[in-house]
Amino acid sequence: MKMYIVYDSEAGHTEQLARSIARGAERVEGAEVFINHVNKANVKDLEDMDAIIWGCPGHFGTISSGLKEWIDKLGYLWANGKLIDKVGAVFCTTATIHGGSEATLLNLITPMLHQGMMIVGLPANIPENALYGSYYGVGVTSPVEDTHDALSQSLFAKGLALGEALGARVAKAATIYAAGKTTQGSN
Ligand SMILES: Cc1cc2nc3c(=O)[nH]c(=O)nc-3n(C[C@H](O)[C@H](O)[C@H](O)COP(=O)(O)O)c2cc1C
Repeated sequence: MKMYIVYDSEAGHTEQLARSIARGAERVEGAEVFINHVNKANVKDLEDMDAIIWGCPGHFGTISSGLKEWIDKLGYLWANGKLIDKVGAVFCTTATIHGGSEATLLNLITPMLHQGMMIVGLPANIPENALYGSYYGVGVTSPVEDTHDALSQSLFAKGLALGEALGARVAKAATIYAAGKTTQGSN
């Protein structure tokens, strides 16, 4: 099972979340995880993947321009149906708790649906998710480093735990789906 994680990040919070997703995915047997900043990620690599997870800082409730510009390069893959049935999931960070994280997650999911991808979220039986998380992916409030605010630090730590849970869940789902495709002989 091959997974590609693509992230946009200026100050490193979204990168930390992306890396937590990679850690979770790598715990699943047989998972091969590729992770890249959007400036280095090549859209041509997506065709070979079983799972694709992308994320960014929330910019006014939607996708950052850096990631959106990259997503807009997926036209050839869309036109040729190359991402149909890939397993997908999304993540983001925002500066404040009600700063538009779920709006950003939904906006990140939309282009995946247009590509024909199968979206995986996070259920409520994951302990951190029941009280803090989201069903749409992982949306995390960035910690306020300069004040060392204990609440925001602990929420960010919970967010990284959710990132690991999302990575593992997507890796398991994609592994099961890939095995089913092999058995049924479809592609
Ligand atoms: C143009 C711009 C718009 C932003 N809009 C919001 C916003 O609407 N709500 C919010 O909570 N944070 C907003 N932020 C803050 C970032 O989402 C937040 O600091 C994020 O965690 C940065 O991620 P990074 O450390 O990976 O760069 C905005 C930042 C920028 C640069």
